[in-house]
Amino acid sequence: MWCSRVSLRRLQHIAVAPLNLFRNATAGAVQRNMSSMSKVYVTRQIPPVGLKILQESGQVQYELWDSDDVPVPRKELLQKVKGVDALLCVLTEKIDAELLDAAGPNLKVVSTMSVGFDHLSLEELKKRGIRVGYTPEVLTDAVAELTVALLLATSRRLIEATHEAKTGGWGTWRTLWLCGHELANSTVGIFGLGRIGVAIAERLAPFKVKKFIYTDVEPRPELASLINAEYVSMDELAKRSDFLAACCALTPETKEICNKDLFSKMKKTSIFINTSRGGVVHQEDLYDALSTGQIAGAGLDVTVPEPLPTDHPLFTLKNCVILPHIASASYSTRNEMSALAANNLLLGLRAKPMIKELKL
Ligand SMILES: O=C(O)[C@H](O)CO
Repeated sequence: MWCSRVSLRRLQHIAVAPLNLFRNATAGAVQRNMSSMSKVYVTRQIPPVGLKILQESGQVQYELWDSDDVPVPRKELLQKVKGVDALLCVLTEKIDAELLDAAGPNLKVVSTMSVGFDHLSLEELKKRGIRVGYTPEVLTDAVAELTVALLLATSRRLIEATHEAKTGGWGTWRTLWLCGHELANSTVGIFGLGRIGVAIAERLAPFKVKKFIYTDVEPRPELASLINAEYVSMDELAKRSDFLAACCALTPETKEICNKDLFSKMKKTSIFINTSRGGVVHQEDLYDALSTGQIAGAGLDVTVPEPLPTDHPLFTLKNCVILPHIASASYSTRNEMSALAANNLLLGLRAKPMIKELKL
């Protein structure tokens, strides 16, 4: 476990060790060794396994934003990145022209502990010849599992049901009370078919789903054949899906693509699920679709902004289940993401191919 108070305290100790050694070193040899090391800034407490990899590499000295509760303030980040050779970040940091300018010409590698990369200005990184590592695949199982959990919680109204049970709403057994929609005999639509979409479909298939359909910029026959999914247009996806899961990356093309136009074509009994990025949804349109009964329910693990303010209208809807961006939050997955981000960074600094590198 890496998130207990005890282990966090230990983590803080481990995390600052290299810099303290650097600052306190009196022996010339140590000074020389440390000064030949690459400088790395880590923008968040990450699971210790990643920090250990950095530490034991003997290749880098790193400084860490020593908190898990708040992201590093932008001003501090712009200061801290000055002169670094590499940056290990998470999805809360915007890596844009301003930040890259602040970092300066030493910056060779940005390694993000995420599969999503919409927080990175890829054009700016490419222009400067900076290599980018990310963490796909290691989180596929965790994200797919959470998506299924969210889908079921939404379609079978689990959150409403526990609330009713706890607060006295549970009267006699009633014939239509808290009825939801079931997966058996349903059509599941996947918007953006990649590894995660396939993994979701594989987990849903045993629930006796009748048909998987998907849309994407183009057909993906190899992936589709794994789940026997049919390629359809966006329109058809909206019209035919009983459950529609957004699994696409957030790009300029997908920004707010799940909007009034899409929701208005969906069935009144359909359930919309988003575990990709909040930005792919037009939230006001979603609110309207949910509050007017245009669609039956929505399960969101991602929103704009994050955190979603507690007085946001979506929180007032019983048919909207909102989670705080936890799709990849299993201990094993977050540890693997941390290790992969650290290894990508070290390989990048050695000018070797990273384990998972974005092609810019
Ligand atoms: O992009 C990612 O990695 C997820 O959204 C968080 O793990």
